[in-house]
Amino acid sequence: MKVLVSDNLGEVGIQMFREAEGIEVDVKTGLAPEELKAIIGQYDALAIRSATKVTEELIAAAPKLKVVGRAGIGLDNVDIPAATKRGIVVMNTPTGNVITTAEHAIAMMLALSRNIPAATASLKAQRWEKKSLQGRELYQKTLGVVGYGKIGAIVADRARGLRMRVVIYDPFVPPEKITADGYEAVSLEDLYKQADYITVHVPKLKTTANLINKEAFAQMKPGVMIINCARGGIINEADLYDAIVAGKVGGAALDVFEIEPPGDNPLLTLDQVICTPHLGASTAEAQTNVAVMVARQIIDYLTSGTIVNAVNVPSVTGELLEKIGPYIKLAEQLGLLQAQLIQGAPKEVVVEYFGDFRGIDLSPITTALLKGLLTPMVKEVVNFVNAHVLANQRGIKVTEATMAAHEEYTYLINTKLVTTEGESVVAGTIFGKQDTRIVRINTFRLEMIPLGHMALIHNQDVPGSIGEIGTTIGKHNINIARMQVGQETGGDRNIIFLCTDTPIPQEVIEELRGLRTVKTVTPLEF
Ligand SMILES: NC(=O)c1ccc[n+]([C@@H]2O[C@H](COP(=O)([O-])OP(=O)(O)OC[C@H]3O[C@@H](n4cnc5c(N)ncnc54)[C@H](O)[C@@H]3O)[C@@H](O)[C@H]2O)c1
Ligand SMILES: O=C(O)[C@H](O)COP(=O)(O)O
Repeated sequence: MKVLVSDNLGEVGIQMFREAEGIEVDVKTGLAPEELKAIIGQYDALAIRSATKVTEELIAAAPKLKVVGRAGIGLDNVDIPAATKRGIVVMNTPTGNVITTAEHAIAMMLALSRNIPAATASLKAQRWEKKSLQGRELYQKTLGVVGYGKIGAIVADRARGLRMRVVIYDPFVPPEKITADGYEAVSLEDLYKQADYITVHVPKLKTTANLINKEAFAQMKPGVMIINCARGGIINEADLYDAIVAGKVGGAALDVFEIEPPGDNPLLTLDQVICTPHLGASTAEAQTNVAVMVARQIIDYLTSGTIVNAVNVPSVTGELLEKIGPYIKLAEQLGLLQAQLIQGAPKEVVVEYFGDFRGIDLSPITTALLKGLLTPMVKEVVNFVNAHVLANQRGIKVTEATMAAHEEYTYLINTKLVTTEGESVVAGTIFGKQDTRIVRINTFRLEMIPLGHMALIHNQDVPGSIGEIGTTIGKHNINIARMQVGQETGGDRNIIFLCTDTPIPQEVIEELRGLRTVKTVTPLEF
C-alpha cells in the first residue's frame, strides 16, 4: 500500500507510516495541482492538511485511492461527495488541534486589543509610541461566540477566565446546554447588539459562507472587534473592509482568508487588521497530535479496515468491528443472495434486526447488506463508503428496524427485497461465535452455509429425486462438497443447496433443469 503525504505533516506521523508493515510512504509537499494529478494514480492513501485541494478531477485521476486523511479539522478543501461516490473514505482528526486553535483566537483577541503587532513594529523601528498605541481591557467586555462546537466551547471557557461576559449563538446546540455551561444563549441579532468582540467558530458551509456581512455589521456595536480563526469567507471580506474603513468595526484579527495565501487582499492594507498566515493549528503539540492521529487512522484503515473519524461513512472501531464483524459478513452474504435470486429491479430493502442489538450501531451492517446486494448489479466498485449513495441513486429505499427477540433465534437478520417483479425474503443468523447461516429463503426453512460455488434447486419432495440430482452431477465428475435440504413451511417442495468444489457448468445446470422433479435451478457464488 502506498501513502502520499502532500502537505507538511509532523515527522512523528511520517515515521509511523515508515514503520508500518506493508506500507510505503512518499512525502511530496508543495506540488502544483497538475503535478499532484500526474502522480496520484499510484497511491492508496493521501495524507493532507489545508493546502492540498482534493478536487473531483484529482479523484478521477486516482483509481487506487481508498482514503484521504486530513491532519486537522477543516475539510472544505476536499470534494467529499466526489470521494464518497468513488468509495473513498474521508477522515479528519477532530480533536487534535482544538485547544491550540482556541488559544490562538484568544491570543489574537488580546493582541488586537493591545496593539501588540503595531507596537512591536513601532519599537523595532526605533520609535517609543505610547499614546497612539493605547489599548482596551477585556475585563467585563462581552464576547460573542458564533458556533459552540469544540473550539467555540474552549474559547468561551478561556474568555470566562479573563472575566469576560460570554454570549453564544449556535442554533444546533440546545440553549439549556449553553446555560448549564454557564453562558448566555442568544439569537444572532442579540449577539450582534451586545458583543464588544465577536469570534466565529463554525465550519465553512453553504449556510455559513458570508454569515457575517454588511447587514450583520450594521447591527453591531460601534467599535466592535472581529476575530476569525475558523475559515476565510465566513466573514465577507469586502464588507469587513468597508465596515472598518467606515469606523463601524474597530479592528479585526484574521488567521484565515478566502484565498490563501491572501496576496494583495485589501484588508492587509488596514492598520486596524492584524493577521497570521493560518497559524491557528500551528503548535508543536497540535501538529504532533494530528500527525499521530491521521497516521494511525490511515494505517488502521489500510491494514484492518477499521474506520475512525470518517466524515462520509460510519466509524467502526476495531472493538466494534470485533463485536459486529460476523453480522457484517452475514449481512453482505444476505445481500449477495438476494442479488442472485432477484427478479426485476430493486425498489426497497427492509432490514429487521431481531434480538438484543441495544447500544450497537447497526448502520455498518445495513451498509454491508447493500454492498452485497449492489455488487453484482453495478459496474462501480461498491464498498462501505458508497453503498448508500449508489442505492440512493437507483431510487432504492432502505428501511431498518430493530425487533424483540425472534421465537427461534437469539439474533436474526431478516431482509425483504421488494422489486418491480415482486418480493423475496431471506434471513440469516450466526452459529457459535462467527459462523454465518442462511436460515430462511421465502417460505423455506434451512441451515445453509453461504460459501463457495453453489446451486439452489427447487424440487418436488418425492422419493428418488435427490438421488437423481446427485447422479447427474457425479456423472460430470463434479464433487459435491456439501448438500443441505430445506423444507417448505406447509408445502410439498424442497429446496436443495449443493455446494461443489468447482462451478457447475451451464450445460449441467440445463441438464438438472430437465430432471422430472426439478422445478428451478439457480447457480450461486459466495
Ligand atoms: N485556524 C485554524 O487553523 C483552524 C484550526 C482548527 C479548526 N479550524 C476551523 O474552526 C472551525 C470550528 O471547528 P470546530 O472543531 O470547533 O468545529 P465543530 O464542528 O466542533 O463546531 C462547529 C459548531 O458550529 C455550529 N454551527 C454550524 N452552523 C452554524 C451557524 N450557522 N451558526 C452558528 N453555529 C453554527 C455547529 O452547531 C457546531 O457546534 C471550523 O471552521 C474549522 O475548520 C480552524
Ligand atoms: O482545520 C484545521 O484543522 C485548521 O485550519 C488547520 O489547518 P492546517 O493544518 O493547514 O494548519
